[in-house]
Amino acid sequence: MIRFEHVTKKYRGTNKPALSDVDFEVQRGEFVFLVGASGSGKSSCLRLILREDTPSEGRVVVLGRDLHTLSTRKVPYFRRHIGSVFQDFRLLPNKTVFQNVAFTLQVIGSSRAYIQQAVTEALTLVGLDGKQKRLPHELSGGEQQRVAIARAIVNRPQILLADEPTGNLDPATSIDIMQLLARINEGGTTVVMATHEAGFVDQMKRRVIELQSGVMVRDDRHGGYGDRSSLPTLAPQEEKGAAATAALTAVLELQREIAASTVEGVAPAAAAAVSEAASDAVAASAVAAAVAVTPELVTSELADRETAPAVTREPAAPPVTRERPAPVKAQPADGATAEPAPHTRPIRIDAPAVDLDGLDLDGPGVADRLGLASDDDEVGPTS
Ligand SMILES: Nc1ncnc2c1ncn2[C@@H]1O[C@H](COP(=O)(O)OP(=O)(O)OP(=O)(O)O)[C@@H](O)[C@H]1O
Repeated sequence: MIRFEHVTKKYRGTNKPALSDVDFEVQRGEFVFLVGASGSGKSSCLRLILREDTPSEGRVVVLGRDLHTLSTRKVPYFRRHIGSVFQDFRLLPNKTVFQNVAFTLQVIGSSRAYIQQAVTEALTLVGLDGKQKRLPHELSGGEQQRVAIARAIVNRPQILLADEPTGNLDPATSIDIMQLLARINEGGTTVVMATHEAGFVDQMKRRVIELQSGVMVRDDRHGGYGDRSSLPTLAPQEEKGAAATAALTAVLELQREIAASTVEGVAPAAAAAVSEAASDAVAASAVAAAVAVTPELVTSELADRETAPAVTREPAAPPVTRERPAPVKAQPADGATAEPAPHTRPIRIDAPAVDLDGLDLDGPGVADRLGLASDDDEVGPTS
């Protein structure tokens, strides 16, 4: 799904490469931590995956596509399959929670009915029911990050990149966010997360790729953070996010598209949204990570015969390897009766991949605190 082949990245005007001969492969459905000291090259890796940059040497292959040969014109289509979350949230300050999440779908020309349902479901997934009309400044940091995550996943990307997503949050809120990312991963999304949060890395026992001065020094399938001597300790905290965590049991699958609403080019609403956002520097950075314009990601161009899913022209198609129940018909939103009803499929979470039980912590086990201990829930659509 993601392959770095002897990647070296040297930024212009620098002597020392930010990445040196980095070589690894991430399979579909993995949760991978990228760890390392500040300046070790974590963000550079994520930027290469997102094709914000290209390697100086070597190849980066994502979803079966050699990103070096991906034309600039096709980059936005490619990025539709990758959601991004950042430390600083990058929300549009003058747009409501709903509008922030809807923005991506507007830009790709989704129908109103689809946007209404997909955004509602994404916000339910991240535990923000009832806060759709809030502006970002009316939310806590953790809530803002949840909005950013909802925005990143609303188009159901195959890969979620998270660059220090808990960097601005207190430990308890960070746990909520980690729990959310773990659940998204359990739904089949490949997650690559750059972090300094040694506590999470140690507890979650996921794959760890460690960089030191641009060199990959470790690739541990069930690793911990490694040398933590220079890091602040993550002490067990009083749980603050139980309510939000409980809300997350309503795990819903986000629709990808409805075929009838598929348009070529930017929809009028999207054009207006882009225009408005263009005047806003924050909008520019928010948009950059999110979207493409038309659904023309062609199968032959993206199909990695070994690791990638078949990617169809129809953005409505879910990743083929995810096990899903049959679609359930949903009613269009008010005022959108002319548009076909979007299809909603429940996510099946039947294999908790995070084994956090048995940790030597006071109080409830971390798996319980994260809501990951039980073999829970297959939840249907909200509407
Ligand atoms: N655009 C750029 N131009 C020049 N040098 C850069 C650029 N971006 C990053 N670097 C350098 O590349 C190296 C790796 O940076 P990178 O941001 O990837 O590290 P990082 O591990 O993500 O750090 P942090 O944890 O602080 O975010 C650093 O030495 C940095 O100064």
